Amino acid sequence: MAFDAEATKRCSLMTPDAMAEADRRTIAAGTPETTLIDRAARASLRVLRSEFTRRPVTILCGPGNNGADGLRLGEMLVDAGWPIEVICLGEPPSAERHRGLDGRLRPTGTFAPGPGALVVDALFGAGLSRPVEGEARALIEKLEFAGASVLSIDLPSGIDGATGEVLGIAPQADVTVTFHRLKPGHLLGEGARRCGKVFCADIGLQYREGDASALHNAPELWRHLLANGARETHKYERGHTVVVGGPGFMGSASRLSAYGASVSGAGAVTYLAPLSSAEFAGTVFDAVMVRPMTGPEALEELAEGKASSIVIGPGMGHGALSRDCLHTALASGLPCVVDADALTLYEDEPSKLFSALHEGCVLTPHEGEFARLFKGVEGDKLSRAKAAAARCGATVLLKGSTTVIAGDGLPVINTNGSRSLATAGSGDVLAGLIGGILAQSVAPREAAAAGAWIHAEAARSAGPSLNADRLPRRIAGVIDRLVS
Ligand SMILES: NC(=O)C1=CN([C@@H]2O[C@H](COP(=O)(O)OP(=O)(O)OC[C@H]3O[C@@H](n4cnc5c(N)ncnc54)[C@H](OP(=O)(O)O)[C@@H]3O)[C@@H](O)[C@H]2O)[C@@H](O)CC1
Ligand SMILES: Nc1ncnc2c1ncn2[C@@H]1O[C@H](COP(=O)(O)OP(=O)(O)O)[C@@H](O)[C@H]1O
Ligand SMILES: [K+]
Repeated sequence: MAFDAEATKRCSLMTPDAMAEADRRTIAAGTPETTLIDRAARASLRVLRSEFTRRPVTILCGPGNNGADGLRLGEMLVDAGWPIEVICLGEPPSAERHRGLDGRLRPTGTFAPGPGALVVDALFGAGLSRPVEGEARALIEKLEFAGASVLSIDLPSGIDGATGEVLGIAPQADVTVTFHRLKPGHLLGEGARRCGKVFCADIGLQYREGDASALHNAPELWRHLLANGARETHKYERGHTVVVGGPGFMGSASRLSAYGASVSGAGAVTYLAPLSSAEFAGTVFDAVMVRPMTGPEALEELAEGKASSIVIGPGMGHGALSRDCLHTALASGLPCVVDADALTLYEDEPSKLFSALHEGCVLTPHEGEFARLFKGVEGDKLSRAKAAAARCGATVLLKGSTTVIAGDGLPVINTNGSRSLATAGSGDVLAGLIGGILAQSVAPREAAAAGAWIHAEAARSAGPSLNADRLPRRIAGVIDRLVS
């Protein structure tokens, strides 16, 4: 079961190159470039007026169409009676590009933004092709301590729209106005931090299949996949997740996973408890079934019977039983969430793990686990997640303040996380939640996307006191609201 097709178009993220191509297509189909610039400037004006009160505005314009947007916006602000000045990089723009700006052009050396001023950053956007240096760099440096507000057109100049990385330098914007679709760089790394509040305006470009390079995660993509069974189904038909428990005191992480699975909408959760923790597990769980486990046969029996997904790794430890269980879980062919200790068991020989994985598996590493398992995979977060998924042949969910999911189909970027999620055990809950969604016959990338968003949403309204114990109850609330 896949993402909603119409939502996929709306949630598409486009690289600067794909954007330039869409631009060319639209122009070739009869819309003049000046019309696109006019629409981009008008959209920027709308946002500027909604976000800022009237004040002195300095517009920094680069040599390309990002600068052209800035010049056109300047003309519109003059018409609206705003006090503005315009500073252009390099050669002065041709007269036709700044007809309405007579007497407003200033040399770069005069740029001295004061607190309370608004600076429009129209130096570089999608056409950024190398690190920002020289005069452009000096302008952006002046912004750093000026205390002025910054509105960036398309991207904060210096942010790579494909990756979110800073090429040389980039300003901290308060507001960014972009066009048609967001770019990955608006959501990743420094890009996510530097854009401020992001607005995306329709300027009449056409969307075409194949334009997208990634998706921005949102419930409209996967909401229809949740609680998809008929009302009168049997509990096991709603999905049955098996959580492989951990021994002794370490078992708490796996119990959090079981709680995560138990609020996922799956019909049943079984917790397989090693003997050292079975009695205790039996006393803490009510809705989760507990089965003692002496060896991997217990997992094998469930996998061949009623189980429809497995969660393995949290609190499991690195002993012989863990290895046997991991082998059994992966060999079963059932959808599997592979987390925590299951990711690090084979960190010295990852190929052994990779060769046992299959396309129904979801790996959920944080950055530390990722670095140990996918040695040599470097670059921006989107590229790393994609490379890792290709290397291991499964879906990879790379955690963090922004979470990236790569697997079959377009990768997905999840951005609704908040710092309150950075609490011990929250990742264990996530693993269980995804396992529970997988158990309901949702495909791995889709289940991971749904799990990441729901998990983050559950924490969003919580304060710093949120702990992993209280997360499942909040997750239940989010899911119930989504499917009601
Ligand atoms: N596509 C759309 O949907 C629409 C796009 N629109 C707008 O157009 C923008 C894209 O315009 P664009 O392609 O002209 O690129 P832009 O960002 O102005 O930069 C290119 C110029 O900068 C230069 N340059 C680059 N890096 C540099 C550096 N580090 N240091 C110094 N110079 C550097 C580069 O020089 P070159 O690499 O050629 O030597 C070239 O001259 C887009 O962001 C949006 O605002 C809307 O108007 C309409 C619809
Ligand atoms: N700064 C942050 N902002 C948003 N989400 C975060 C942040 N830091 C961590 N998270 C999320 O919190 C969870 C932590 O998982 P993990 O690192 O596995 O912790 P644990 O092992 O303690 O459960 C992940 O879902 C991750 O995406
Ligand atoms: K810009």
